[in-house]
Amino acid sequence: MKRKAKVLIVDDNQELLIALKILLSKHFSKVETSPSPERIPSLLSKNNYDLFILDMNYKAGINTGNEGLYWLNQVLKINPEAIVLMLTAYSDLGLAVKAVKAGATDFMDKAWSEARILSAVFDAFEIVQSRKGSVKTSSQSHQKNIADTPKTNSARMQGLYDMGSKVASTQANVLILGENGTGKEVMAQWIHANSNRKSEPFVKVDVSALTSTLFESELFGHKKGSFTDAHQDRIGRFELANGGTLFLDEIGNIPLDQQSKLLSVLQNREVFPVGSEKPVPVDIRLICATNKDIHQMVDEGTFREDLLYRINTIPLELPALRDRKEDISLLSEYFLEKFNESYSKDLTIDKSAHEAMKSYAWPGNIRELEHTMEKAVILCTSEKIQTNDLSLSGKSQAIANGKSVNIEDFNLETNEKTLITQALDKNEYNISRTAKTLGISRSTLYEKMKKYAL
Ligand SMILES: Nc1ncnc2c1ncn2[C@@H]1O[C@H](COP(=O)(O)OP(=O)(O)OP(=O)(O)O)[C@@H](O)[C@H]1O
Repeated sequence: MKRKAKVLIVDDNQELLIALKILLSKHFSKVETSPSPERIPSLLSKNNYDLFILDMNYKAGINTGNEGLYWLNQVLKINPEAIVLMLTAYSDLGLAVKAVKAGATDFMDKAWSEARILSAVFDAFEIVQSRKGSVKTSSQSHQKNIADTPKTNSARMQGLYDMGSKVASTQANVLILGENGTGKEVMAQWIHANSNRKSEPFVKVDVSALTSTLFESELFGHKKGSFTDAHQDRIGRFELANGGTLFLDEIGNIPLDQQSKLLSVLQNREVFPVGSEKPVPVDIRLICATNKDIHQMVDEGTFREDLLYRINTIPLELPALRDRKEDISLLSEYFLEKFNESYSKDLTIDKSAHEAMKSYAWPGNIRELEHTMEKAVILCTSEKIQTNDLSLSGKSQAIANGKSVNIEDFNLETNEKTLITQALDKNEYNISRTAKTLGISRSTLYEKMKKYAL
């Protein structure tokens, strides 16, 4: 189902404009484009847009980004609450940060893959929804009823759902642990949907994606004029989640100085927007998630014990998919139904394909299973999905502990490209997380992505 939102894309590159329109029209009810920013004021006077995507540079040969910042400012002048995503090029990272400080919600690199662009736009759409008071995230939208307990054949999962439903009605902070793609966010949404805060916003923040300069402004908000580019007041995510649930994803990835800032807010239940001395009280239910061994991090001194103590009232540890094999067929049938509907097909899964899925290690967990099923539904030419359609053999066959991969080709460059592609996939094209997974810096990752045209 398409998300109900009106999107305006402004870019002088016609090809990009068309490509973005085609991509976003599949997911949003109304997508309009304009090749010239000069039309922005008149378009805004006639339409209520939910989301804006603005280019940083308009005149050929001029790449200062000033036009982009100028037009961002114009949009925010007309609608200070506008959700604006800026389109940048590889070299424009500094400029992108400037735009976010000036009030843009986020930025997207023109070289990004479709999946990554969509992920950024969906995140921005969540903010639109939360401001409207009803957050429906991308993952919620394809669940029939998020408040229903998901079906499971796994006793371990059933135990977690039982625990989750007891916790939902309380104010207790919850920490969800588990590998990437095990369903931590889905669990957080489910707890919210079963709580008495369900009609208030559910706001998700990927804290690992915030640079140290953006951390406070993004979470606590800022006052106009508090730093050079703060042209407007900005509401932080804590305030946005007021009355509802704040979901802090990747909590294990934030540096110690940010951990201290977070701890102080959680202790005092109030935030100070950057540039303001007036505290803003916040009433939130906090759910945090991480794929890290957070207890080991405490032992190693990289995660504050007092912060863990505060966020960890109820810990829920989600098993890897390979440790809940009972659910592999159930979930694959669920995804089959979903993608049969999306692609107007009526496929079934062959018994041997079910068996192959049960013996595969699923290093990317439920997310990998979901992508595998989508690909199979698209590519399958017969009535039944066979093992071959799943292309499991071509993937790195992680063994049971999920740590070792089979390598047949020892060419360094080929493998580097494959590893980066897989890491990007696993981290849903989140640059900070992918760089951390690979053990390299963000800039090195950008260089390598450029080199391999990823
Ligand atoms: N019980 C479930 N039923 C159907 N789909 C699910 C279920 N759990 C997870 N998924 C799907 O699997 C994908 C990954 O789930 P989710 O984003 O919640 O995982 P995660 O652990 O938060 O991942 P990450 O650590 O990478 O952020 C999503 O597309 C989600 O919709």
